[in-house]
Amino acid sequence: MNKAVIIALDFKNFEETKAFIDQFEESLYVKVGMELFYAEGPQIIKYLKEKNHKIFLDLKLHDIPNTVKSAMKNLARLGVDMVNVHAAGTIPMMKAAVEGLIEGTPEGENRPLCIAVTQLTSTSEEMMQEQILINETLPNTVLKYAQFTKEAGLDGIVCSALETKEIHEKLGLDFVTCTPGIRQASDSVDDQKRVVTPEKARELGSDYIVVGRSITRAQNPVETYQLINKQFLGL
Ligand SMILES: O=C(O)c1cc(=O)[nH]c(=O)n1[C@@H]1O[C@H](COP(=O)(O)O)[C@@H](O)[C@H]1O
Repeated sequence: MNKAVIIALDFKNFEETKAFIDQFEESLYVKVGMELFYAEGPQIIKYLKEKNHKIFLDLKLHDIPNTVKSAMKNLARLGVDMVNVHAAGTIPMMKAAVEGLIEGTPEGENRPLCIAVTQLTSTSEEMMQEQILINETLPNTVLKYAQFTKEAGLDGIVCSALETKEIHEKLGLDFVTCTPGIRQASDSVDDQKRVVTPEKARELGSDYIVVGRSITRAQNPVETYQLINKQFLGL
């Protein structure tokens, strides 16, 4: 498993994204989410691929199995490295997502990794119990959703780094944990509830950390990225 820091490109449009990306000389692992993809569509993926960056296309699909399968078939043609769904869509929907990816991936290419969001890092245990009406602890809910995800044939989950250790213990080190909600101790947590530092995420065994605002809003994004990279990879 290649561990990596994934930079969330939560920008309004192509111009803002290009201005950010142009500051970096190295090849990055970046995440394109709803904001940027809905503004620019597949051309933003094409641009980032041409620049040799790896891409996590984070559209968090959650619909009936037939719709998710067809959507994934189209996303597979974009040649990204990773995509995601919501595990709450249930096992049949997650199986359909993988089927769509397999069908849509051009011959000779690897299908993108497919991971499932368990509980958003902006959700606390209290919110989950009172507003999503799940009468369980948050770690148990993440573990159960992760088991369903594995059963459906996906490659891993999105969770908080706080849950990573147990997930790897119970589901194996090959089962990918991609963990947003990353902040330096001095950063504002914003809308995130389950927050972990890059060093702690490394200790807990996250495979990927997703970092947005801590890098994109930094005075010097390149230096901040390099620092977080060192902290996470233990260099
Ligand atoms: O799937 C995701 O990437 C995701 C899942 C989750 O549970 N929490 C979460 O924050 N994210 C994404 O990770 C990024 C975190 O951004 P920052 O809070 O700015 O670091 C955002 O682009 C979110 O959409």
